Amino acid sequence: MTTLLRFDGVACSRGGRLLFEDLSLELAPGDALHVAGPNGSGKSSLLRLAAGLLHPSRGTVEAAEVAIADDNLALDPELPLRRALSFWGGCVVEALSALGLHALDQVPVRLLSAGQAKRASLARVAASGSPLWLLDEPANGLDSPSVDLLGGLIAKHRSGGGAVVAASHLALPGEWRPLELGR
Ligand SMILES: Nc1ncnc2c1ncn2[C@@H]1O[C@H](COP(=O)(O)OP(=O)(O)OP(=O)(O)O)[C@@H](O)[C@H]1O
Repeated sequence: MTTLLRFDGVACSRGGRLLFEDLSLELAPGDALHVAGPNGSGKSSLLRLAAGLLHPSRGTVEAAEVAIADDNLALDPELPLRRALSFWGGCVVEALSALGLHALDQVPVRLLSAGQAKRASLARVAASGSPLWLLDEPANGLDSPSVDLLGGLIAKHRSGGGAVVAASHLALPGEWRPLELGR
């Protein structure tokens, strides 16, 4: 069995403050980890460690190819949505459809509503083909049908051998292994 993410004895410090330490975890294909905890406990930092955007102050992180959806939309605001997503490549049309965005594919990214922009960032991740998805507050701003779309998308990714780490204060659709930071 391939491991898609492994933290071994990881400590994370930011701005001189220790957020967490001795964190070990492993995600295999099909796994999903829901990271919860108070504001500032290090949920987004954990995602950045997994993405290789941040280095642990102790321990080791090993990860498969990742795609991350966080505060940074990473789509050109001036381009129509489909073209903006195409910059990153992958199965753009399928991802637009999976997130109910096909009717908006010619709308400039800057005109999307908050919930539509959240779905666009999820479409970028879905199109990527990366086995490990890192999702920061993926359900924030989504209406109930969009949460259902998110649940279906994640279930399909997991059944296809992918894994997901999501940081969220909200309940997430489907079955997740919980990890509580800040305790
Ligand atoms: N670039 C940075 N430099 C220094 N400290 C930072 C930086 N980014 C974040 N921090 C600090 O790291 C701590 C953890 O931040 P992080 O965003 O990981 O928390 P979080 O659990 O995701 O919070 P929230 O629930 O508010 O989203 C916070 O105290 C924050 O101020």
